[in-house]
Amino acid sequence: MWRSLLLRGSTCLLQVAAPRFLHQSHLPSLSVRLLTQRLLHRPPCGLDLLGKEFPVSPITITEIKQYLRSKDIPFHDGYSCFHIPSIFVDPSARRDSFSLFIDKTTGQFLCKDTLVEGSWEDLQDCLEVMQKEEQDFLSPHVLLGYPESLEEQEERERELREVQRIWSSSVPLTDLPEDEVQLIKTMFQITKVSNATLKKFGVRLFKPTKSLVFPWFGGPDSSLKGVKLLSAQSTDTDKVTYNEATVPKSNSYYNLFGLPLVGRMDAEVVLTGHELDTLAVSQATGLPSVALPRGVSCLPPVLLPYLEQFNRVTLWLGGDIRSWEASKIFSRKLGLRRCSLVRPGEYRPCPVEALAQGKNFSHIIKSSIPAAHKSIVSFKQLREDVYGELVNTEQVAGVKWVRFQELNRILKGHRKGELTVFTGPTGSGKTTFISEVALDLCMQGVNTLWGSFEINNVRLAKIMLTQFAMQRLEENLEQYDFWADKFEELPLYFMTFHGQQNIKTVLDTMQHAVYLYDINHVIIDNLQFMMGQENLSVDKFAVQDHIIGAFRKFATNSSCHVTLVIHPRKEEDDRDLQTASIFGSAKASQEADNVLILQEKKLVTCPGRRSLQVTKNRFDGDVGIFPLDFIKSSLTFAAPIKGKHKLRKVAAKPENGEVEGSEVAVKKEEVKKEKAEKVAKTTKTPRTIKKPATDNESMQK
Ligand SMILES: Nc1ncnc2c1ncn2[C@@H]1O[C@H](COP(=O)(O)OP(=O)(O)OP(=O)(O)O)[C@@H](O)[C@H]1O
Repeated sequence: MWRSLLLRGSTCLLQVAAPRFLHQSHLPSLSVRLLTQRLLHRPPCGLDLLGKEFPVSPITITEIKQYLRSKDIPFHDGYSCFHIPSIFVDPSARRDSFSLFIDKTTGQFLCKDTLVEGSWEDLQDCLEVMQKEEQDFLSPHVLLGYPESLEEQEERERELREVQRIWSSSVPLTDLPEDEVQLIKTMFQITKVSNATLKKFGVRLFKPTKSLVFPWFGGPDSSLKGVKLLSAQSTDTDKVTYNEATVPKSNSYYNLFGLPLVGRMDAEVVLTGHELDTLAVSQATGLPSVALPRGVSCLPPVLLPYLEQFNRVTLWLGGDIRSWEASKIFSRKLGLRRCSLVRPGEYRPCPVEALAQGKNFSHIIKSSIPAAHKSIVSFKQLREDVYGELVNTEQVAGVKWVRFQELNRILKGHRKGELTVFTGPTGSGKTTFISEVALDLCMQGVNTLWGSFEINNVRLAKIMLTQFAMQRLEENLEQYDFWADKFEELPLYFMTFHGQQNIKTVLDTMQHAVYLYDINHVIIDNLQFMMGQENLSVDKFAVQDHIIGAFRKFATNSSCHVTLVIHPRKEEDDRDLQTASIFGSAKASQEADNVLILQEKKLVTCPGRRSLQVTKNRFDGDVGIFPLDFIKSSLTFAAPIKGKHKLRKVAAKPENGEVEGSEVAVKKEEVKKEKAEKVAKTTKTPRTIKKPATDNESMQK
């Protein structure tokens, strides 16, 4: 089998925006593609094709080591990467003898001297060519870059001009009159951050929007690659909320803010989730500190080589549970043994707040907890975790849905590391419903990966875009670009599988996506597409149990929520589905943390009406059921509009014991209300009467 042309593993993933396999810190991007090799031996090939025909086989540490040894290449075994001498620099001119980094998980490489990068296969190609032609090094110019489309080129140039424009029209804070500086500091609640610190990090003010400007300097020439603009708004509670914007856009913004100030010999760093936190840490401790470009939402692996030099990394990502969870996840990527984590708490807020409150930074950093945990712990080690959960119950309950208040009421939120099993009768709207449920979370920053094996990604994305825009875009094509641009910003990825798949391939791809994109939620639609390739001489339900078990393990080990769509085992038209309708055995139902069933009652009066039933909720035990109306134009679900449908239901025959006494009372009340409304209309006093929600309003939910 010929090797993949693209980054291995990425072959099965597709992002909403065109995926970039290249490091963004150097524009224009270089990709290593050996022209000769590619043209002579390999047909051009698309992402989908690779994804389908060549299952992912992730590279292992042993394979990388064996290969390097077989080529007599010396290497250092680093934390997240192997370090080898750069093959793109003349050995006599090498500044650093081991400046090429190979990611241990993906095999992706980066030469810090030339900023050339590419996949593990690219590197192997380069080494083969060097050996064959008996060369000491290769010139980066023998490599071929991905050709940019005219549009991409224009976009890149436009962004560069924008970066320059913002930077040159902003002023160093220290050039402003002191009273103005104080005003700005008060606005951003950074009065304790000194002018010297702001100057050291090159922070400026963009006057037109009163935004702080954080520069991104990178590359061998330390040139300006981008900017982040931060604006502040104070709220009623005297708290300040920040809004940020980056150029280039956030999914191409790979700045470790503070990196240019790190010395080559520095062995310790404090990693923060925000530029202001890095200012605070640097000022209070004098330690090197860098901030992640997108806060706690992700740690892109392309940044790992820049953190390899540190023997000790203290992760102080913020003051809430989300930061704490992120620090545990990121420390796995960074190598547990060098990481220690600042646990958020009353005495340990985020660094900028700690500075404002005059906290003792060296004490906080010294008391950070080693990330490498032991298999056996005592309550002494757990007590702070337990306390943290007790005082932050809302955060512990997870991310709340904006569109599904009833789900919040029953499930309390969407939590990492859980397994949700979702079922419903064939064609009842499972995909449509779960798509909106996942979209809601994704819109709140939950990094989401879709594995849709039944319907293709274009159709799925169309459903999601319609739900996102809450309207039929076919009838408003002029709005397509507006919504598509916004949609593209979502942290949303799709696996390119279609049809029957091997469970191992799917799990490998999921693992890879968690590493690359810090995925928090994977949706698998549906499990039946993994059953086909398993040994069917074994009992079918045993296979199903095995697959559910594998996803369970993945969810726990990767701290990633998995939603698994399963077709019911048996369907009887006249009866609601139950947990037992899904599973092969009781063991499997134990694996799920949540079990959701989309119940379909065929009501003549409300044909699209469904009910969502939660039959299991491991987090706090609450179960329940609530009705949902389907809004066809936007493919969304909403709580039924009170009055309208319920009134109709009174007229309709009651379903098997469905009408409870209390509902009848509500209905009577509603009939009264409607009568009152009619009276009000005739007497022209509409303001005193509450108008019933219109369809449009209900769509806004
Ligand atoms: N509540 C509803 N009322 C009427 N039509 C619906 C409803 N929900 C979804 N639909 C429509 O029904 C069709 C099938 O929906 P969907 O694919 O989501 O069902 P499914 O349960 O996932 O199907 P399958 O069992 O084949 O996996 C779609 O055209 C969708 O727009």
